Amino acid sequence: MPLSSQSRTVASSADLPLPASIVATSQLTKCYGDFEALKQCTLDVSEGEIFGLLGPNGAGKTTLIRLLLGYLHVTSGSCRVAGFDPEEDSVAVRARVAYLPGDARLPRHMRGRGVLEFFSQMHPQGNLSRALEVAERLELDLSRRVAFMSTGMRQKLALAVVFGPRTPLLILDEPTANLDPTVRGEVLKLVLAEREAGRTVMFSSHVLSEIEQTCDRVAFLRKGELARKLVMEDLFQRHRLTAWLPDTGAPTNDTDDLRNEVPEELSSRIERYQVGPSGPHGRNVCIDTAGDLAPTLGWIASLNLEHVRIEPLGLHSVYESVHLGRGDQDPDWAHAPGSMPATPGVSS
Ligand SMILES: Nc1ncnc2c1ncn2[C@@H]1O[C@H](COP(=O)(O)OP(=O)(O)OP(=O)(O)O)[C@@H](O)[C@H]1O
Repeated sequence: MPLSSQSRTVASSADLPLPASIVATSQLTKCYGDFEALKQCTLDVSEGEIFGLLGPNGAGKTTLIRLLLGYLHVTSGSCRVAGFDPEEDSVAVRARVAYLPGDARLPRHMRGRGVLEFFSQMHPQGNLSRALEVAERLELDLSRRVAFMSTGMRQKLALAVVFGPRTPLLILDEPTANLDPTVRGEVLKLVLAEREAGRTVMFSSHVLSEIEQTCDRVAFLRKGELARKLVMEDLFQRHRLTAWLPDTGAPTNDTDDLRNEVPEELSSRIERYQVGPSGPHGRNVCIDTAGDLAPTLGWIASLNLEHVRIEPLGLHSVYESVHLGRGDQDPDWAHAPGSMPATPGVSS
């Protein structure tokens, strides 16, 4: 179960007023020379949500984050953070944002505690006792000089710096990089606690399970383009069934798309129904479902499948489809296409 579901009841969106956007970009574009690192990116992050940024190396995640903080000059388009233009009102934006860069650099000559004191005084919303609390929770030895800390210890210190100020927005660029699994879990709990306290968190990560466990919504970037937006609640309602269809004695080398054979009342719930070529055990079957599984089970039982396996269609399959360039058609999520699994039980 996702960590987020353990700690929060998700209300029906129809019951709630639409939350205001704390981050909004419109056609945001950044060129380095003649290279377009971010292309016409339009997205919004609502107050109080955890928003994930995903994408392969060089996709433009850090560029987007640095534009939001006013560290980079916008080439075209616009962005607003807490209602402010980051380039024109960079001081106002930075007072409202705590930012963990992917390559956080801390003063090497200082001891851990000194670093926390320094940054608590620097930030208008600095809070030393909170920073010390986070450092203790991450079991960081604050008596050590930064120069003599390991990479993971420096990352913990940077996290304590960032979780100190009570800003409305936290932007974390790969917050769990270089951390061991136990500490990663603690950091995810800290992120979830921020949302519980009403703050908004935007973070990038290459670890899909972390995004699945924490985020409310996700944006996928690929080659500078916003390739897909995804509501995690929708993802958790999607499943993939794989199975064998016993050989009917009619060998085939083709994969058949049998969506037309899905009963009409289930057509909105079955997104894919494919039967692969004949193999030693028969033909392999792949069915992707959306929404509650219960209404589809009777029909699935009627197909006389063998070795049936049903698994949640995780973020990994969506990530792969976007990565392979199949996410362009409908950036506002809907489908999670994947390739036909080679064998039942192996999802793409
Ligand atoms: N200062 C710069 N000058 C020229 N090109 C740059 C500069 N900064 C980034 N780029 C390029 O812009 C693209 C996007 O880089 P960015 O750092 O935003 O990617 P990213 O998604 O954060 O990648 P990663 O996951 O590896 O951190 C890359 O091709 C990168 O080489």
